[in-house]
Amino acid sequence: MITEIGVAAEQPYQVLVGHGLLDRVPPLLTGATRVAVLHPPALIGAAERLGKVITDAGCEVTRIDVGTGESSKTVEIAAMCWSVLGNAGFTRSDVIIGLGGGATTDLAGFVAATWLRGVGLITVPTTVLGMVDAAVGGKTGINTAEGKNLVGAFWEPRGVVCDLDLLAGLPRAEVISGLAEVIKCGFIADPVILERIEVDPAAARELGSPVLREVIERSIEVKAKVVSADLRESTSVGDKVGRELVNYGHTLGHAIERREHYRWRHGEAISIGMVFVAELSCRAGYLDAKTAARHRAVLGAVGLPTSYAADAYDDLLATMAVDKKTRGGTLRFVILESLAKARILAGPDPELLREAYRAIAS
Ligand SMILES: NC(=O)c1ccc[n+]([C@@H]2O[C@H](COP(=O)([O-])OP(=O)(O)OC[C@H]3O[C@@H](n4cnc5c(N)ncnc54)[C@H](O)[C@@H]3O)[C@@H](O)[C@H]2O)c1
Ligand SMILES: O=C(O)C(=O)C[C@@H](O)[C@H](O)[C@H](O)COP(=O)(O)O
Ligand SMILES: [Zn+2]
Repeated sequence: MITEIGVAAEQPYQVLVGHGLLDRVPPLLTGATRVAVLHPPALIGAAERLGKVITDAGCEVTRIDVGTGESSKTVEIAAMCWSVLGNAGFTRSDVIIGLGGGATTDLAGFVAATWLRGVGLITVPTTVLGMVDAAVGGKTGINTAEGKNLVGAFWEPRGVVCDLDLLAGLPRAEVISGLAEVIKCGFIADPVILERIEVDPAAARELGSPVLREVIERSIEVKAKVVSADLRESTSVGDKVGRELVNYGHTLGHAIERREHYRWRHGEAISIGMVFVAELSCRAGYLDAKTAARHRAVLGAVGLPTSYAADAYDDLLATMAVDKKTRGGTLRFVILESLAKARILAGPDPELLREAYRAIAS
């Protein structure tokens, strides 16, 4: 069974979810002569299989090994890709495919957005996190020394192909990391996700389980709806929240990733960021204590971290100042008023922030 979820932003496209979907890639290559497949070394086998499907469809394939994880989201790796594309004669009708986790699809999207000022992009996510979040929605980017995703562009894919067979071999810790973004979707928009995970957290971590497939699809629905309404993250006004909704937990989360030199998994950092912002929502008088506690419980139940070093606060606060939601000197957080009801909290009292941090400090 193939599930199709539509994204209706500037260039409508489909997210496909199912098994054995690599042959759904060639129909998305209309007009292309050359195709570059960017992938991490761990996915060489899948990249070769995809390459053959594309060659059989009549295109010339260039595989580019972009390295592993966050180390690929750098200007040096992007420049290496530009150089390969230039030498291979990539033109405006050619296509770039990101095959891998979120780090790979973020980089591939950025290379597609910048090469010749924009060429076709297809994302083929191979992690839970990539399927539910990174590969969908056209946010592309790389990191700089100053922080996470500080350089990038909005560049929509022609299609997103989530072949569940590609998850085979994904380490357990990566599945758990992806569940952080899944649980995020539960709190911000679809509480059924939380219920499914709370009933059987072990099943949610199990590759191939119906529960995991259901929460993956529900999360994609959430992301698709949010980005369809606000592709360019430009509709938040006052306390009203647009695409920034899916940034829930990321203000502190990204600061933790930077402090850990990007050696932590994204979902692990975002898990702590969500517990922090739930505590902030509560202390600011918006969220009830029970829903804040539910964050710690459900994230902990799947094996995600929920606390962080007590002495790190000042350092994290300095990094949060360059978060993309910050305006001038005013920090802005996506907070919850209740389940599936979010708002922006701008310029919270510094003491409130510190108190919320104390509640997660270990
Ligand atoms: N653009 C967005 O909207 C968006 C959304 C969420 C996250 N992100 C970004 O995504 C990144 C995190 O993505 P991620 O968690 O997928 O991490 P990742 O891309 O670093 O992949 C995690 C690890 O798993 C390996 N891997 C990937 N697929 C595999 C498979 N099928 N089998 C075995 N190993 C495999 C990778 O090589 C890597 O070592 C972060 O950079 C984050 O900022 C972007
Ligand atoms: O798609 C979005 O918008 C998100 O914020 C999704 C996040 O899960 C994702 O980690 C994103 O890369 C963060 O974006 P940033 O703008 O805070 O760098
Ligand atoms: Zn994220």
